[in-house]
Amino acid sequence: MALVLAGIRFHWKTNIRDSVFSSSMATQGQVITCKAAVAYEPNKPLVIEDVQVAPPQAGEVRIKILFTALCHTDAYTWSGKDPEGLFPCILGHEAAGIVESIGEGVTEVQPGDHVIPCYQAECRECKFCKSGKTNLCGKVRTATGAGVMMNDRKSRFSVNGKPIYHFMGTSTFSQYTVVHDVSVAKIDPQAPLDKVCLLGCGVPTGLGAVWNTAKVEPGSIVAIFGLGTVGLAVAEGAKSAGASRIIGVDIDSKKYDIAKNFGVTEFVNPKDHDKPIQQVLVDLTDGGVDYSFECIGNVSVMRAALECCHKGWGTSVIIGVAASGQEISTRPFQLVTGRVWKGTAFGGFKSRSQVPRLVDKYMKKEIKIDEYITHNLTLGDINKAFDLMHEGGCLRCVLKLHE
Ligand SMILES: NC(=O)c1ccc[n+]([C@@H]2O[C@H](COP(=O)([O-])OP(=O)(O)OC[C@H]3O[C@@H](n4cnc5c(N)ncnc54)[C@H](O)[C@@H]3O)[C@@H](O)[C@H]2O)c1
Ligand SMILES: N[C@@H](CCC(=O)N[C@@H](CSCO)C(=O)NCC(=O)O)C(=O)O
Ligand SMILES: [Zn+2]
Ligand SMILES: [Zn+2]
Repeated sequence: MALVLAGIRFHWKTNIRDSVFSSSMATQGQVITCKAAVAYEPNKPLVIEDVQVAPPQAGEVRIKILFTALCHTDAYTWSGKDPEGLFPCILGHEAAGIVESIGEGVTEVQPGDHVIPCYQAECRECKFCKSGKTNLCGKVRTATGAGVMMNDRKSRFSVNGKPIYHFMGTSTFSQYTVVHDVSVAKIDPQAPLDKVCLLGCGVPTGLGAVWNTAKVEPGSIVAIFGLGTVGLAVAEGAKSAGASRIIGVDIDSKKYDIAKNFGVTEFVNPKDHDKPIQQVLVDLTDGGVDYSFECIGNVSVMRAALECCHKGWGTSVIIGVAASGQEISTRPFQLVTGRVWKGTAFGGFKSRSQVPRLVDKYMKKEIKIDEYITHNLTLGDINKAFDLMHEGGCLRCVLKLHE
């Protein structure tokens, strides 16, 4: 039940909402000082700082981030290999939280709403959004790539007066962040935020690569290169699409045990073979796979993933993010003879419209999330969490941001 008073909506049932709501009344319009992990330089440990977070301006939303996971793209930018990487910055883009306050003109969310910040915006008005051909949105992309907010091309974060860049329009390694309203998905307030934070990136990317980008049909043979969170979500998507064989390829043989739980039916370790891995797969599948997915970010593997596809129709989808300066290559004959090379961002999902539906699917137990979470730590442990990412046993580590 809800009561609207002076444009403010009160919900009786949601206690968390009420408590965040009343504390947000005290902070609205004020600078908030809170803890955040600041990346000052590539590869140097993140520093937990008291950061000042300015109030949201027109078209902006300030969010209290409750939980954030780490994605390999955070590590990629931190490593200095991202051509868009700017320092000092606050990384993080796979999170969930509660709206603390909104700027002028924001109509689709209110303080107290449970939300997932989306690095891929959806304005519903730009050429991209209206094309019906892509989930990419052009409205705020130049600002998010430059680490600033669109309104005044400035950052809302600072430490002792010195600006700190935003990252991917989300910067979720902070107890509070400011994002564009076109980058906020409002979700079911009953959904557990410590789980659905994963719907900010890795899991939708893998599922959507299969459902939206490749459009895998029942009976297809699928190869997945790299069995981290993204590759396992591809496996989950391929299983639900009715693939007949799902071949996992990874240089870490320990991945097979976990991958079986996500639908992988066969495992190949390139290290066990003298032949190029594309030839191994072509031999295993009577001429090649129907669909392959590169979930690593390695340009040699991208080539192998294309070349293991069946002549005439095989489609390969690039998901992995490769370092600055890296380029892909193959013989054009591979494409002339019918193979298709594609890529996907956020699995082709339109973020604001479709993330809430993915949350609903999770609530109905139609998609997994819990199974990808191997570790839980706090913001203060963030450097340890990055170390864990480079160990084979970690899929996703979720950080709690508030005590
Ligand atoms: N396009 C997008 O929208 C999008 C979204 C999320 C993540 N990503 C990218 O997807 C990639 C995968 O992310 P993740 O979180 O699953 O990473 P991850 O590091 O957890 O998984 C990578 C897997 O690849 C395996 N691997 C490494 N080198 C290999 C090789 N040469 N051959 C076979 N296997 C190999 C590793 O053992 C590991 O299991 C990253 O590059 C990430 O930046 C892209
Ligand atoms: N700044 C990077 C871009 C890296 C990249 O490709 N990002 C993916 C998301 S990775 C999420 O973990 C993406 O969706 N890109 C589309 C976009 O950024 O608009 C680089 O330049 O290499
Ligand atoms: Zn990511
Ligand atoms: Zn748009």
